[in-house]
Amino acid sequence: MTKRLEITDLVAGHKTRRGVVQAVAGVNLEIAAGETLGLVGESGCGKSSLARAVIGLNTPTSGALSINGDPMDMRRRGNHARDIQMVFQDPYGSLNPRLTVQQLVEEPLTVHRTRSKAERKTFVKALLDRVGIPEAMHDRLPHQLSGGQRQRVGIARALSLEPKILICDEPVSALDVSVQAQVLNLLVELQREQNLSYLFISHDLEVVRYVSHWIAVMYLGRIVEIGPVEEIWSSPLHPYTRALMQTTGNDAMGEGPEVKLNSELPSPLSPPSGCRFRTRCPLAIEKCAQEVPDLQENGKGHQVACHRAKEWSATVSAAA
Ligand SMILES: Nc1ncnc2c1ncn2[C@@H]1O[C@H](COP(=O)(O)OP(=O)(O)OP(=O)(O)O)[C@@H](O)[C@H]1O
Repeated sequence: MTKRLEITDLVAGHKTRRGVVQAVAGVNLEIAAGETLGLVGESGCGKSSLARAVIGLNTPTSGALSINGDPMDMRRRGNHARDIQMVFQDPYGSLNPRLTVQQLVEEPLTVHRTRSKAERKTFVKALLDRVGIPEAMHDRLPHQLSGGQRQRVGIARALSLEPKILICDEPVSALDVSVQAQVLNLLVELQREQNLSYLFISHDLEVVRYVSHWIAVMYLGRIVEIGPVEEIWSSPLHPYTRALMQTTGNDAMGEGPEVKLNSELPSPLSPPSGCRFRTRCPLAIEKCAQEVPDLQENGKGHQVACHRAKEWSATVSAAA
């Protein structure tokens, strides 16, 4: 079946004085229509760099993107520029402080010359109403709104061009815990109503589990494990995924190696040879330094890139 979004061999970096940081080192991902792929990993593992390359804020070094099977021009973006939009972590920093709520949501429509002026006003009103911003607030400036309201405006702005895909980069982590669930529920409802696909980035595994159909685990620019959400939750196979889950107190995962993250993430300027996780992995063997492990299918769409995963995968799956 054709996927809504396909990311193929994506490489993206940042030029620094010390060299090029290869933050995304050959990533393949796909997302179906109406589904969410949750992307997790420690700070600095490349999640935002991947998001920015997909949305076009950074030009990737190489790789391909396609939407509904139609390849996208990575530089000019062409017909698909409107199809992918982004919801940012900090709605205050990402909203122009001098524009009113109405203007903020209308601006992308004006730039893209979409609809007549009267139609734009009606459309924006309905959209703001849908995301829970009452009409009395449409003339307010961002600083006159609460964090949750600002994020609702950010979501309305992202949806104003009727995209097919939303990239949500830590969309609730700047919000109070009490408001987080409301914004997450809004995103889930909007997805159902509009058959949207989400790439949902968060360091919070519980949040990712709540909204996602699939989870991908990223480590130092590479995807090390991917699968259906409950499959990953109950049978995480990569030692890095197990380490992340141990920190959240996931007691659903099956028996398997205990891995603790005691050391720092290595610099992406000089990543370890072979498996990039090997310098922090208590299970590493010689092969891990010599050969890059490919993602291997483990059944039910669950894939893992670890030379040793097969040794304990039966135990983990049986116990789960
Ligand atoms: N603009 C930049 N210039 C130079 N290096 C950068 C830039 N942005 C990110 N990096 C580096 O790229 C690597 C990946 O960072 P990135 O922000 O993509 O990770 P992340 O997983 O999203 O982390 P976080 O959750 O902290 O944002 C890190 O080593 C980071 O220092």
